[in-house]
Amino acid sequence: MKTVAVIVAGGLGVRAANISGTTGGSEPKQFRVLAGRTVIDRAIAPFLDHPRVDAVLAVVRTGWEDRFRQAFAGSERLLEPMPGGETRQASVRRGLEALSVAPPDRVLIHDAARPFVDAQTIGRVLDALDDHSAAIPALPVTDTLKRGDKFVEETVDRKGLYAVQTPQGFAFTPILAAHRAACEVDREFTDDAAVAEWAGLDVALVAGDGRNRKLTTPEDFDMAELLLAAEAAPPPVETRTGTGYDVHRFGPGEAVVLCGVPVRHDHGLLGHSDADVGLHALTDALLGAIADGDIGSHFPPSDPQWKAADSALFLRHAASLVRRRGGRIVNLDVTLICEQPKVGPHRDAMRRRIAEFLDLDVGRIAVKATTTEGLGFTGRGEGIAAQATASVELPLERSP
Ligand SMILES: Nc1ccn([C@@H]2O[C@H](COP(=O)(O)OP(=O)(O)OP(=O)(O)O)[C@@H](O)[C@H]2O)c(=O)n1
Ligand SMILES: C[C@](O)(CO)[C@H](O)COP(=O)(O)O
Repeated sequence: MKTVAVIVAGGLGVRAANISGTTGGSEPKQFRVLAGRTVIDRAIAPFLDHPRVDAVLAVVRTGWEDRFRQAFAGSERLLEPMPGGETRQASVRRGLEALSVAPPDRVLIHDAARPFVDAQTIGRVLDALDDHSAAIPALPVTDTLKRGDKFVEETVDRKGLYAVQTPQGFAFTPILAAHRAACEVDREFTDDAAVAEWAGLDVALVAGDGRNRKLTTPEDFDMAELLLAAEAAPPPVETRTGTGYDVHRFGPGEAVVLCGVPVRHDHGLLGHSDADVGLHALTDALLGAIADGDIGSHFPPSDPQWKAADSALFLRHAASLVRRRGGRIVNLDVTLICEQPKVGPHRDAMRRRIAEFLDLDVGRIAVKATTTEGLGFTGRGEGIAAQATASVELPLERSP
């Protein structure tokens, strides 16, 4: 089943010009640049990329063929452009006649002035062509409709009315025949579905897409710029802070593990896991920032599988929960509170270790230490305490 997309780009863009009554300014609207890409490039790309479209033929305003060729050099599935006609219908007809030399099974006819068409809309039209010889994307009219001139003559019942978009899909042979017949009797229509209806074809309606608007007026261009700018802007985020605190008692041993670094000492630290008090405080700080319980609820001390566990596993898990929410860690800050062992000589190794565990820049990690001047349980050398803070950025719309 061969499908070719015909992109009609032969218009002047008079209504899009800023000065009313002129032609489309220095260049037709389809060659205007929207956020770095021409309108026609945006309109063609989804067809070139679509797995069910075999080739794309552009019908370009006469005299603009070279400009088109330069812009699209190297696209294998793009056919040699055709010059357009005086009206949209004439341009479509020229495209169809060019294809009739080696006729495809189906044709998708799309306005170059609709740069926001997407693969799903193309897919819906193609799906409908499995059962129908014509199918068009359309959206139910949502505004109230009036007929009139200076004054309202009547309110039109909008029930059953649709605003119609492109791409419009057709079995090739009947739409070519319909266009030829319309040309013979000089009938002019505003879209190809109307040509098909006039020729007696049934035209199926499929869901259109609100973004797939035709750029017709200067206001349409302003709206398109705003839409693209909003999409390009980084998503809004909020910064959350969490705190963590942990204590482990000294017991027999010759070393302690602090922030992932083994440090020689005349005692070890008692605990169900490796008793890394620094990483535990950091884990709780991360869980606190995303309001997701604490280290005990994720890794219950009663569960034998965490016996002697490497605490890096707890920290990595908390970081993975941040990432799963689309968040990122801004910075981590931990203070180790003890008289002994001395932390200073190991501080940078600890920062590097935490950075490795989390794939973070070491500049975002602070490790500090303090004594309690001989006061309290840390002052008496009974254990080590750690307190930590974590800042994370979470996407605003996904924050609970
Ligand atoms: N002689 C024409 C007229 C229109 N089109 C194409 O048909 C699509 C829809 O037409 P429209 O938005 O009316 O474009 P213009 O004719 O360029 O606009 P205007 O009427 O404001 O000049 C556009 O991609 C346009 O380039 C065409 O191929 N050949
Ligand atoms: C083909 C079309 O885009 C479907 O909505 C529309 O009919 C083109 O109309 P225009 O008068 O050429 O703007």
